[in-house]
Amino acid sequence: MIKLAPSILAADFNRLGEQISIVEEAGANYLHIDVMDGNFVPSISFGMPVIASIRKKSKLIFDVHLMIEEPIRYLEVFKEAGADIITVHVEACQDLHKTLTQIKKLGLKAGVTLNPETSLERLGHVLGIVDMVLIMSVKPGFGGQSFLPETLDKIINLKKIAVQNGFNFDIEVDGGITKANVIDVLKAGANVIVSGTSVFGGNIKENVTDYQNIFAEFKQGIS
Ligand SMILES: O=C(CO)[C@@H](O)[C@H](O)COP(=O)(O)O
Repeated sequence: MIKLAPSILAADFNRLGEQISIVEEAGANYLHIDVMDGNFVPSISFGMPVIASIRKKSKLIFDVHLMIEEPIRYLEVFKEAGADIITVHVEACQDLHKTLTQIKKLGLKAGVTLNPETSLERLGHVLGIVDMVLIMSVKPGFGGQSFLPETLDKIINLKKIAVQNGFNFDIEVDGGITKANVIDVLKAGANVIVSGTSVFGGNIKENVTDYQNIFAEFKQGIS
């Protein structure tokens, strides 16, 4: 199944609860939640209290992308706040295998991600244990950037590795995705689409519906 994960980084924080209800009712599958520490990435977003607060309001799967150094220190508190999936950066973990194992021991889905300039080879030793691989299609830290086209080859290569080895992790892609370029991302092999600006900018309900229609047409084309 192809899933849409609206990124709340692009939401209007003054109306956050209301906008989450709109994406949920319109048929979004996940809620993508970007946590930034001002250290691993230059910006600071929000943390556990915000997640705990929106958890009370939403039944969506909370897909928490930790752009923080040594996330192993915070896994339990993000679980308590309401995370369902926790994704960590290969560049931010001293012991990536241990960090991912710890996420799974907590009963959560474990995701791993890498910056656009980082090679897939860095993930070789963990691809057999993860539930999701997140391919960053912009430099992490800010919403509203343009999609990096060289990312498409990375998705294609990752999909090949998955098929050749019988891995069944999800392939999520995040950054600069629009209704115009999402088909290329799907064709490359992604099945979880993160979008901030192109969901929360303009008519949110219509944007979610448009994405779900594009996904349905794409699936019809390949079935
Ligand atoms: O993690 C990030 C940025 O670091 C992304 O989740 C962005 O928030 C995606 O936003 P758009 O590029 O769709 O505006």
